[in-house]
Amino acid sequence: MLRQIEFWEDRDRQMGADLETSIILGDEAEEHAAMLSPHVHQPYFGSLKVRVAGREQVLYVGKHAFRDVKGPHSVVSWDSEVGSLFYQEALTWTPRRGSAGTIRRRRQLDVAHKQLLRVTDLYDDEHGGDTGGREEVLLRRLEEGSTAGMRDVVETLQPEQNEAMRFPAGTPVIIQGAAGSGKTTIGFHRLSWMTNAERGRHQARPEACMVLMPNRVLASYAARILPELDLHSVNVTTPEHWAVGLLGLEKLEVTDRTLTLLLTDRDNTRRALAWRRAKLLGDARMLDVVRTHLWTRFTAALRGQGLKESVELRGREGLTLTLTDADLYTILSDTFARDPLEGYRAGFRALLEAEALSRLHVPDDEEAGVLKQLSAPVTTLLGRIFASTTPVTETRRLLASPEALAVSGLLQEREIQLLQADPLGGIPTPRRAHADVTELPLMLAMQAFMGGIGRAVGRELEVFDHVVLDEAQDYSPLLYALLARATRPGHITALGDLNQGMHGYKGPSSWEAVQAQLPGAQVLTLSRTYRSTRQITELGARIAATYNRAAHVQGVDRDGDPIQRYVAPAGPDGELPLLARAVKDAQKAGHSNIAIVTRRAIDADRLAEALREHDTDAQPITTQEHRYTGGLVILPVSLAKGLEFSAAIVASANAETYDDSTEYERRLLYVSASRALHWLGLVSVDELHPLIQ
Ligand SMILES: Nc1ncnc2c1ncn2[C@@H]1O[C@H](COP(=O)(O)OP(=O)(O)OP(=O)(O)O)[C@@H](O)[C@H]1O
Repeated sequence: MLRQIEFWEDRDRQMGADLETSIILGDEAEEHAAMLSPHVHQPYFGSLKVRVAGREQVLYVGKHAFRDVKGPHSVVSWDSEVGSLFYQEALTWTPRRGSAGTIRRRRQLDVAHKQLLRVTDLYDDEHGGDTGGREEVLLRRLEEGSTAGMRDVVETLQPEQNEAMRFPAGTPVIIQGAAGSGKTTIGFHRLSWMTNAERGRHQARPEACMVLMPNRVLASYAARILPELDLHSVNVTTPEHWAVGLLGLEKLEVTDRTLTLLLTDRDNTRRALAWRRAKLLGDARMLDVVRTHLWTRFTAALRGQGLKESVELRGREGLTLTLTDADLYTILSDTFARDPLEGYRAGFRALLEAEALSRLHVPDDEEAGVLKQLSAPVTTLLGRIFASTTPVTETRRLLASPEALAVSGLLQEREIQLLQADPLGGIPTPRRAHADVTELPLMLAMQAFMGGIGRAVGRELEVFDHVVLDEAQDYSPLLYALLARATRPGHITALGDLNQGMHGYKGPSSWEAVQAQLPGAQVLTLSRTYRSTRQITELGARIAATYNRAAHVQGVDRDGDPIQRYVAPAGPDGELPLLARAVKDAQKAGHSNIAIVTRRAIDADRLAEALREHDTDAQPITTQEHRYTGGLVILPVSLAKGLEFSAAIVASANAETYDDSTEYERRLLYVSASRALHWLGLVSVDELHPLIQ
């Protein structure tokens, strides 16, 4: 590898026929060298002894493919077809070309700093087949401490994860798995696999991919995995951020007033109403409700409009373009039938221009000139038909009008009434311009038809090559329909756990509802969990069993420290001394990435300040702008979801803070108690929550 890198870096040896070619060749070679360099210290992590056509050979598997043109050495990459043999259980394969092969031995090679440190056989047909080595290697890896970002699992990918990751490209997949089963991790690996040239016409370009995550703290934590997987320039963001960006309203504040109501209002009728209304707003039928509404509006605006313009063309006199409102109606119908990605306004313009050129028999070389002459009057006409409104205003207008909601015939009378209801009236709204998260998909639908939806490339819109959705149980069917529109067919990977849904009012009721929006989508299940020790996993299962019958999942049986409980009668400093002691204990146990998890952001801010008096400096992460960079932090459970730490301490782990009679609160307690890999502390004055005593 070093020899190859030296060769690439030597500009004198990258000579082309002329100076320009030489510079291009030199730059390309330098890029290859830069890609390979990080892998010199650990060129491979596994080997396969295979038998093909009576001949035995050893293949090395690494994170980056390498072929030594001058020698016998080569490394196949983990995400290639051949690389897959390392992770599977199967022992034979039949390639597309060539003869069938058999695996004789799978071997894990721990290499660091160019040194071979350990050899573990995973399978060896000369010594009885399966050795149990895969589990051994996995346990060693899981015992490592957490880091400040999500890590790749290329070396220890498990067979069922490998299968989900490599599910045939071009098929949408929904990966269902319990907390800690590696869904998010596998989603990123699938994205990386998708960018491999072996995927052929399904290959994805990283810069044309997007990952949506529930909040920005988690997005930046997860994005740290990108360079490890050679995924540069993938856009990792949140659905809200993506949506307001598309609407062109970056300053718009996104609220979730349904959640506030569900948590604070004791009136069950109102709660049920808010829930049902939110569900209906995210119903996939709303896509056609919006579409027919716009059809009605545009056709009404078009009545009586027309275009009459004289046009100058070389060698032709007195030319006039005349389009009546009947012509415009036909063009609008064609636009709706074509349903263009860039939206109806741009689509209408394109069809109108094509019609004008064809009616006037404009020669190719004069097309640009004619379109320029027509540009201003066409823009004025478009303004009259389309521009009197914005997606946000138009959405609110639609929701406020029973007549408009009835036009499509898709909604029943009681559903139209439900949309007119205002169960959230009592929940305060911010002073700034705002939109509720439950209305956002509808606004996006309006945007999709009016101005288009997709990936902005300069002033054009393109579809995404591939989109990954984390916490996919929190996306409404309508949002799925819109994402499918914005992405190449078959190129959505959704990762979620219906049992972990915190926001059922905005999510799908079942994966079937999602499959209905993603034609051909397959649901794959990850059955094992990897994150935590047996002690922590068992505690989590006890909480989850109170709201979820499927809570019993199979964890990797990894023994760890007993759970630490810190309880004392209320003193003048409340739980502060207990928290400080828990932090010291976690540090004494050898952990440095430690989180104190609170119920609310305001508790985290208050405790961070007060803990300084107790010689404990925990960095607060209380807004989406904060970033986790390792060390001791204090954060609310809403921002802790998806993150993990070597040690975690649950503050105020009692029934006063996490109301035992509310399922949502028990779900939050579960999230708090399941953030630690190795060490968990539970803190409360007086008494711990009954579920974790
Ligand atoms: N094959 C594996 N080898 C080593 N570690 C793994 C493997 N699979 C998952 N893990 C580890 O398990 C932990 C959980 O993974 P991840 O966060 O992707 O799970 P998840 O299913 O998305 O969890 P959640 O639903 O809680 O967000 C991570 O620390 C990850 O590195």
